[in-house]
Amino acid sequence: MDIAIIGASGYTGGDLIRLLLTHSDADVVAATSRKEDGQSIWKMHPNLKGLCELKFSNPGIGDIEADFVFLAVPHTVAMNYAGELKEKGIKTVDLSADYRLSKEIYEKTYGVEHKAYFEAPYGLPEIHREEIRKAGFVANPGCFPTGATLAAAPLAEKANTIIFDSKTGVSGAGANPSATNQYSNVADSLKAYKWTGHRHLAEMKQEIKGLGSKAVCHFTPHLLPVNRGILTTAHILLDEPMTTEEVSETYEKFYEKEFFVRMQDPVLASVRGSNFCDIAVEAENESTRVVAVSAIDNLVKGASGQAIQNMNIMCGYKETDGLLSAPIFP
Ligand SMILES: NC(=O)C1=CN([C@@H]2O[C@H](COP(=O)(O)OP(=O)(O)OC[C@H]3O[C@@H](n4cnc5c(N)ncnc54)[C@H](OP(=O)(O)O)[C@@H]3O)[C@@H](O)[C@H]2O)C=CC1
Ligand SMILES: CC(=O)N[C@@H](CCC(=O)OP(=O)(O)O)C(=O)O
Repeated sequence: MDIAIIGASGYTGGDLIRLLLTHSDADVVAATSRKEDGQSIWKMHPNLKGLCELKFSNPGIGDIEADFVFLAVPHTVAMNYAGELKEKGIKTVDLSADYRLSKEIYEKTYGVEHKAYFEAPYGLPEIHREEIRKAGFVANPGCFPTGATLAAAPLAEKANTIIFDSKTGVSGAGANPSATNQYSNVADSLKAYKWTGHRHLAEMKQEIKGLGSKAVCHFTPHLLPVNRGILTTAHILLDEPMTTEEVSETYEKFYEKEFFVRMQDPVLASVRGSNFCDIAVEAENESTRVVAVSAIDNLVKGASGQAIQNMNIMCGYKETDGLLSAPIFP
């Protein structure tokens, strides 16, 4: 199957190419970039030198010939491509935020008009696998909402309040130089940002509500001086207290068939480079608080790996195809 990656010079584009090298039937035939048109892939992704001979190109949307497309461009840009890809019947996963929310909530959250809106399944396979299977276009979830939703989903129906506290690696801000990813602003430090108003809260609310929950959700992200990874601590306030044993059993059962969710001590170093989400849970004594912690690699389960997982489901491949490289530890 021929694959085109639109926006391949960025971090998620690079990880799509890296992961697809091990896919049994996916050949990346086009990797687009405006700035790097004509340059070898390894100029932007030096880890791929010797492994991928492709050069960046900059075709018009009408000239893209592929069986499957990944949109790895910023939000508000993806919507310029989505309509035509859908019309042409080219299966697509959009890594941006453009199709994750309802039109009304998207426009309110992002403060822009959506020029090409249509509904698309939310590409979190552990929750929406059957909708994804039937879809031609899937909206890949945000990195924070992936770790947060997976951490809280098994208890969502029993919760009245969920507070998500996440620590993210710097690659979440993309490859373009900015104040967020400048070394001297990040190294040897830790800071909270967008304390109450991060745009990903809208996705968390949508997904938790979709699980039949009445819980009020809150979210604060923190910027951690590491390249990859998101550790999310979910403080889940229940209507009735549960023991750690009961909570653990609930999670084990909820995820028993999910290869990419592992119940073990969540540590960024044990998921790095992989599509795994590691989760552990503990109930507080004499309280209704349960603490669920998840760890993902923001560029893999939080973006490119999950996008390939969705492609595999949409196209009938084994869900793990291209996603079985073990995490890099330590
Ligand atoms: N980084 C992360 O952890 C995650 C990112 N995402 C989302 O995935 C998408 C890609 O993210 P990431 O790879 O980090 O971003 P980068 O900033 O690293 O890369 C963005 C890519 O989009 C291209 N691009 C930018 N503007 C335009 C434009 N106007 N027209 C065409 N191409 C454009 C750039 O190419 P060039 O400038 O060379 O043309 C580049 O290849 C974004 O929507 C992001 O929000 C989702 C989950 C996690
Ligand atoms: C460190 C950092 O800046 N992280 C980004 C993560 C955004 C992201 O990648 O999510 P989308 O897919 O919705 O764009 C942020 O907090 O906005």
